[in-house]
Amino acid sequence: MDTLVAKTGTLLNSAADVFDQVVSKASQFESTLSPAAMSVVRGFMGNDVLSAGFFLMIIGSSYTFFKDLIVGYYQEVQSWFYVSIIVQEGDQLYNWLSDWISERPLTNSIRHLSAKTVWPENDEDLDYFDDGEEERPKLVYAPGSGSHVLYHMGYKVSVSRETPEQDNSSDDSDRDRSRFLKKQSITISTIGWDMRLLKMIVQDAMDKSYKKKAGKTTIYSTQPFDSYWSNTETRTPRAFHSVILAKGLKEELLSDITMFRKSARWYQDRGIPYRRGYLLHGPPGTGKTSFIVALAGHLKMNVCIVNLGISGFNDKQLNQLLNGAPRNSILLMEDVDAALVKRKAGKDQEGENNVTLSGILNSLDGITAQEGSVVFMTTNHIRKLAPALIRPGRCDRKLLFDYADEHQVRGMCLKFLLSRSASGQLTKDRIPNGETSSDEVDPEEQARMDAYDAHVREVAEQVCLKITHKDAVTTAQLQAFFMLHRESPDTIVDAIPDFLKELVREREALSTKKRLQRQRAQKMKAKKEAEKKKEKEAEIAAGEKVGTSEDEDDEDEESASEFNSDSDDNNESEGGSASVFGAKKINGEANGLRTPRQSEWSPSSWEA
Ligand SMILES: Nc1ncnc2c1ncn2[C@@H]1O[C@H](COP(=O)(O)OP(=O)(O)OP(=O)(O)O)[C@@H](O)[C@H]1O
Repeated sequence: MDTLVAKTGTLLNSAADVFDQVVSKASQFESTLSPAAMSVVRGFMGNDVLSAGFFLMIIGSSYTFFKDLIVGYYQEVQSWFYVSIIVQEGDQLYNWLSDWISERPLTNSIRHLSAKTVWPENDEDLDYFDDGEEERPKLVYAPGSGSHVLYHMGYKVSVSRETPEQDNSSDDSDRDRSRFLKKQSITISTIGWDMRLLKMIVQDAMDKSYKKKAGKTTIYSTQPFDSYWSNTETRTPRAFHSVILAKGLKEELLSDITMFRKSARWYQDRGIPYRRGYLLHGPPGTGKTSFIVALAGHLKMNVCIVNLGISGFNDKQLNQLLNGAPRNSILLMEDVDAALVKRKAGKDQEGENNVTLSGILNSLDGITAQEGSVVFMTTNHIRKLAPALIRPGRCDRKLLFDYADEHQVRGMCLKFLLSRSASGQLTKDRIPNGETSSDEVDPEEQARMDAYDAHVREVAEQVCLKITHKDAVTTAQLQAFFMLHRESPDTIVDAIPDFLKELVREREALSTKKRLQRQRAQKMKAKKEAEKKKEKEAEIAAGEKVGTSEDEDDEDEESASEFNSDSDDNNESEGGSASVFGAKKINGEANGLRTPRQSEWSPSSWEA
């Protein structure tokens, strides 16, 4: 009440002050006016229309003033009778509370809903597909924007979801930027002065979320212009055995990370920043992302994925993202090369919508929020990466995820054809009638399946003879092939020649496309250079001062490096040998396999 009285007093005092000042200023003003100006003012006062307009203006202003005053008072008075908690987007609590609200029964008073689709949890290894009707998502409704009433433990709780006004700017980047600046918020409030109910709700939302996450992998991602992890997906961990890498590679990486996670003290004692960086490089579809997600599930960690190939991130946002990653997370920066290529292309936007190399380096060096950070970077073009990015300290291990070797061909074949997956579980489509569990299989059926598996193993050996490392087949391509023939192991071996021919055709088409692009780029470059040369000659002829601007220098440098990066691609196989470090040992010598030749590994075969 004291606040109200004080506020009214202040307002009336200031109104009186303003009035006094207006009167004194008016008389001063009158004395300073020339007779001619005074006659204009008098004319204005004598004009009925103008006077009426002036009067209406005063009325309008007074109305607005008193309306604001009353609304202010009303809100002040209202706030005495309820308590509230506000949660902003960007904090994990926002998502927890959103989920909590969407799980409450909706009351009839809620007339504005938001709807979203949610896919049901699939407890099986996602690599195995179910036949039958196409699966549909669940529809989940929640109170939409505005204020709504819900009930919790018999108490009435008001939920208000504030969505910042949309920016209708025609400029995409402005719109996105405004999204970045304005965050959504949820306010929960209840009548009374006791905060306990609201705190219980918040606690309940958090507990429920942790319960849901238990034993699952949470994947955090973000949207351009967001500097926080705005999307969360909780899913059954991908089985570690379902990712098939070159012999020993998976185990080696696992033991490296496990060792790192136990070595906090060791790092501390030696004054080394407690973080570990990995670079996984190689052709697309060799299992880089799948491995990281499966590893996170295996280690009971979360994954935070940021794709640097998408424009809309600047250095500041990247820094905030990496430092704001939830605890116990693997940070995954995908397509690090793409960010740097974009930087070259959009030089004038550098630092606004794109991350810069120095921005990435600073972000990596500055990850201080989490002790024991595990950072993975993936790329299809290691040679395009700046040495500073992949030096030890930022990137401690560089591992090549190469085309499938014998171990992987066999593994992928068995994974899709055996009646038992590597975990020993019967795959659904091999279980008689698709209903019985492995415990209930009768001995006759068991014997039939054992015979079937023995046959599949023989087929896998024949497949290994026909698809070799030099065929440059990725594990993703193998997955597609084996999935197609999973019901008919007998036809697989005969289908291999056509499969390989098709891959060669695809590769040739891609490399032709790439060659044409390169030729076009070279022609453009030659044309530009010829134009520049002509201009310079004209300047010299005109006797003008000839100088190369800083910008031009930069441009030359950029186009040269762009050109180099193309030629780098062609040499990537050699680069692989320099950078593979432990992985090459695993992929090559240790396996008894030879290191891939340049032509086998040539990125021109996979680059689009
Ligand atoms: N080594 C592998 N073991 C099992 N599955 C794999 C493997 N490699 C690829 N796959 C399958 O192929 C698909 C694509 O794999 P993934 O996205 O992990 O490849 P990637 O190397 O990360 O590709 P990119 O470089 O394009 O990001 C997934 O469905 C995955 O299950």
